[in-house]
Amino acid sequence: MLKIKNIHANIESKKILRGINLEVNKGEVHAIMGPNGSGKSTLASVIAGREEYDLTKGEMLFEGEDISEMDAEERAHKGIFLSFQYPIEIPGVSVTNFIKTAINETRKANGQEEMKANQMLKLIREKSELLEIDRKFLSRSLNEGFSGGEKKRNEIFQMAMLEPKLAILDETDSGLDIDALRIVANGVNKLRSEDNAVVVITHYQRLLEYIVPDYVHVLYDGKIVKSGTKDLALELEEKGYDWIKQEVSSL
Ligand SMILES: Nc1ncnc2c1ncn2[C@@H]1O[C@H](COP(=O)(O)OP(=O)(O)OP(=O)(O)O)[C@@H](O)[C@H]1O
Repeated sequence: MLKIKNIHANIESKKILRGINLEVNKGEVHAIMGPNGSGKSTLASVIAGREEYDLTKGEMLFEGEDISEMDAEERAHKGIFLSFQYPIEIPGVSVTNFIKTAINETRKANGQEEMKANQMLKLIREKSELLEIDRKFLSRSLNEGFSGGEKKRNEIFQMAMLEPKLAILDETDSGLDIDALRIVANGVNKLRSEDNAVVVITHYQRLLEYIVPDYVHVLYDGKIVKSGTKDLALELEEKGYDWIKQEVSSL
């Protein structure tokens, strides 16, 4: 589904990504971990096509198509979803209206008709129940005065509604209390299928107890320096990152 070959990326001419290779297939869950500032969010943003980042080298294919020149909206329409670490507020636009527009824009871009109102309502009801989201919450202005946990839950709601092919969840665990973490993780698990893939960026093994990854990658200084199974996340939780930094510096 996603094939990244040797990508290098800068922000304001500062080199952040220094040769990333990553292949994500349908049905897989990949976790990306790594110390603060190692480039995890940058990688997510570069895949999603946020324009602040300059891709200076490398190749990025999504379902066999080169996406490196596409803008973020086009990539979203192709089925790439990025949850934001710091979601934006849109006063006056409700959670429901925002998602309705997003769904219909995506359908339009893919040559489909707008979703019928009753079908949309059914979908909203189904997904909000799945994620245990209160009706009142759906009529609130997007992100305005949302608590950290509410913002995260809203993002997962957006993901559930849009049913992307590739979902990139950035620090989905930050700000969630234990119950919300479980609900969000269950929601992600229920949405997992043979046809989609998930990339989760997280600092803690805790989230990976709920969303069990097929692969765990460690990003350090703009490169993936180690990959493994979920056991690697356990090892990191126990030992921290120093041993990895030492391994890298002795190469
Ligand atoms: N807009 C920006 N302007 C300048 N530097 C930036 C910008 N965005 C990111 N950086 C820098 O790029 C580096 C990588 O940041 P990034 O957010 O990708 O790391 P991260 O691994 O996600 O970190 P964390 O775990 O702290 O969220 C950091 O040194 C950061 O300061």
